[in-house]
Amino acid sequence: MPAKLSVNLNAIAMLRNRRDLPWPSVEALGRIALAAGASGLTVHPRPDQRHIRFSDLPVIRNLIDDEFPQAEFNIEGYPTEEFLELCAGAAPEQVTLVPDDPAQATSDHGWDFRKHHGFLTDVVARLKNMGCRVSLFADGDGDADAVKLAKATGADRIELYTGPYGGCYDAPERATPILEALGKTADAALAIGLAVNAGHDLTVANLPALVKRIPDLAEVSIGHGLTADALEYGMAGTVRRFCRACGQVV
Ligand SMILES: CC(=O)[C@@H](O)[C@H](O)COP(=O)(O)O
Ligand SMILES: NCC(=O)COP(=O)(O)O
Repeated sequence: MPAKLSVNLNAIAMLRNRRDLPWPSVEALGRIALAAGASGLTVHPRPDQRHIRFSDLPVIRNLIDDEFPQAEFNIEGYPTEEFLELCAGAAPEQVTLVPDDPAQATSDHGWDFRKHHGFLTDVVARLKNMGCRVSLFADGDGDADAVKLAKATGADRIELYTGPYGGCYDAPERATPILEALGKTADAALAIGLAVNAGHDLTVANLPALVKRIPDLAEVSIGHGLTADALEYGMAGTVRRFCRACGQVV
């Protein structure tokens, strides 16, 4: 089965937060994404709410429940008590635990499964008691022992951190060994019954090789590159709408 696409709304929320105005609306863009065929919506709320606001969560939950009941809500983040309360309130189908620091600009590494094994085991159990599938953000470095430790936490999936792969956009030859390490990590996970997601800096250009190397990839979550594409490919039509609003005949 092809990988499912979960659209990450963080970039839309960040653009909205530039002004005290309600657009671009994460609800409206989420609706467009799901109506166009996305399987779910992802958000990564951070403690300072610089992207997704905590108040966005019930709005997205209701959008899915009311209009797209087949879709999934995926909430990502570092599991503070505040984050776990947000998950309890929004009842996401999937929670992806990410080891990021509040000061980090964006996620840039997976969990150290040796160091944080006890902590993760406890948090995974709490989330599974809430009825959520749990995925753990993981480096795609081919470390099969780390993957076994991830499985031992009770998690259902790992999400491969694909930032280094996405960073090869201008030097495709550098992507080959990185892709192979991601593939080896996925093989190790799938062999022990851990499903595999992937995300970070995925694009239309780099996705085909990834899904070819990992044909059983369950889901990709994509925000930054997808939002950039939406702007680039939607810009011409939008400029025409504004020209018409100016009274021009276009
Ligand atoms: C875990 C991950 O890679 C994404 O959630 C990423 O952190 C998106 O968040 P930002 O777009 O806010 O950086
Ligand atoms: N889970 C990863 C994710 O949502 C990726 O976000 P982005 O790097 O595509 O913005």
